[in-house]
Amino acid sequence: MNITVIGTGYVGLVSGVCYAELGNQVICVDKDPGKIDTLNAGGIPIYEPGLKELASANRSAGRLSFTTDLAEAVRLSELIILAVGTPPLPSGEANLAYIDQAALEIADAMNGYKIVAVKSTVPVGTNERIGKLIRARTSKRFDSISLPEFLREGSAIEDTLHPDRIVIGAESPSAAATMALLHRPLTERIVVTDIRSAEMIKYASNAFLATKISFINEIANICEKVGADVTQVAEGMGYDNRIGPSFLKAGIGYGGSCFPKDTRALIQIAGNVDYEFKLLRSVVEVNQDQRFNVIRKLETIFGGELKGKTVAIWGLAFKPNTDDVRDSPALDIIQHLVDNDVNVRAYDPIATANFRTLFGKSDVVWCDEALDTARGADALCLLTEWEEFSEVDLGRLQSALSQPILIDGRNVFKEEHLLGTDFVYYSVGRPSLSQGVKQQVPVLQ
Ligand SMILES: NC(=O)c1ccc[n+]([C@@H]2O[C@H](COP(=O)([O-])OP(=O)(O)OC[C@H]3O[C@@H](n4cnc5c(N)ncnc54)[C@H](O)[C@@H]3O)[C@@H](O)[C@H]2O)c1
Ligand SMILES: O=c1ccn([C@@H]2O[C@H](COP(=O)(O)OP(=O)(O)O[C@H]3O[C@H](CO)[C@@H](O)[C@H](O)[C@H]3O)[C@@H](O)[C@H]2O)c(=O)[nH]1
Repeated sequence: MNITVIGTGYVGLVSGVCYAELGNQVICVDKDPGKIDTLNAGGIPIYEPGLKELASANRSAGRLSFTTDLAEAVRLSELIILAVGTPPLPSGEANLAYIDQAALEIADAMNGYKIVAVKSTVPVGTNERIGKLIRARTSKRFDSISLPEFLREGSAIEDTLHPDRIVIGAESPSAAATMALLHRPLTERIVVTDIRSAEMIKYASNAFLATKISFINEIANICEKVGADVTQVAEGMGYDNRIGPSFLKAGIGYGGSCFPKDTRALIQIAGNVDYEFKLLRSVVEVNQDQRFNVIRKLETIFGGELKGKTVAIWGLAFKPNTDDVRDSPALDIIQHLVDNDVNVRAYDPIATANFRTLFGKSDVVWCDEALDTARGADALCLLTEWEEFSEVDLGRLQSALSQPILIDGRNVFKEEHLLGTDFVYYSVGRPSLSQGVKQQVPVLQ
């Protein structure tokens, strides 16, 4: 099939490359000439494991190309997939300006029947609106498809080539059948719904996963007070098939370009039809507060006064295996430290450049290496569970720090790692780990 994908962010690029991998002829379009130049030079503007190799193989095979010429790409394709951004407006609502613009450009380029599929996460009713926009500008026939995307950054290729399900929202049975055929090599589990339900499935899925995270984070906070271990609690809960083990990792809360944006957008979608989504409001509130547990733990250790201390930060990306820092909890944590005159030394294996751009000018010392970051610091806070952090020699880490204080925001370390060290170790929702590790919170007797 000849496919145009509009937008070369995570979704556009990964899905474009994967459709090409399935043997389709794919043109990826972006209005940003810098991105297209990078892609045409064999580079990849984002960090995503395996993407560069897969893109390069499909380009060499002649199945994948990159251009800024949306009109020409649309003319050559039967299926047009929108994968442009839908960032939040100050109200929390999704900004549909990129979607609208792309829809108008598609309309102006139409030269025959097309399927117009929307992979971007868009509020219920958006596909219908796009349809109206296009119809107002062209008499050429087309069918609208809602094609929500469920990939995760860091495992995007695996998620795309082996999805749990494909959701196709359609009015036209023949367009739905074409889309089912396209995705059949990926999975047998293809759910065909009406368009509005497909749009809602995306928001509901993200909101539910975010709810699981805030739920386990609150359980963790209670575990800290009652002396239970949230990792054991999550394991015990997760074996129940009705609950499942995933998304029960307590930590510093969810970040990234999707959960924070999509939970707020769904609250707005509900609000627009006079429904107050109380549960989701709490999920967002719990998540926003959870990141500050790191600060509260530092304050407990230093008797409330952080001014003048030096704090090392490990991890700036919102999760490992990505250089994406959008809505990363590290942004708020570091901002709070800087605002309180704490000297911050920060390191991330690959996300530092993006973080610096988003964070702006500040006195943070950006480091190139994990152990060096800890040198002379009064405490170390681990904010992203990059594998290299779990492999660090804790003896050398202890020597590098001026005080052996470790706040593990992602529960990376286990009891056996810490035995024989002098670390004052605070994690999330776990009581004292061993005699070698100093007590993090009083355990009720
Ligand atoms: N990032 C994820 O992991 C993920 C996963 C599932 C769904 N989504 C959703 O997919 C959508 C895209 O997310 P993303 O993170 O890939 O976006 P992004 O913001 O990283 O990239 C969007 C790209 O679209 C391009 N663009 C915008 N308007 C254009 C136009 N008219 N013509 C050509 N190019 C145009 C921009 O230049 C940009 O490169 C969002 O709605 C998001 O919520 C994202
Ligand atoms: O048990 C968990 C799982 C995740 N997280 C955090 O949740 C955030 C999001 O993680 P993840 O879902 O793995 O990454 P994303 O790439 O943001 O993917 C989510 O958002 C995408 C965009 O909508 C969807 O396509 C995916 O299905 C959905 O998982 C990160 O900050 C994680 O640290 C936790 O704190 N605990």
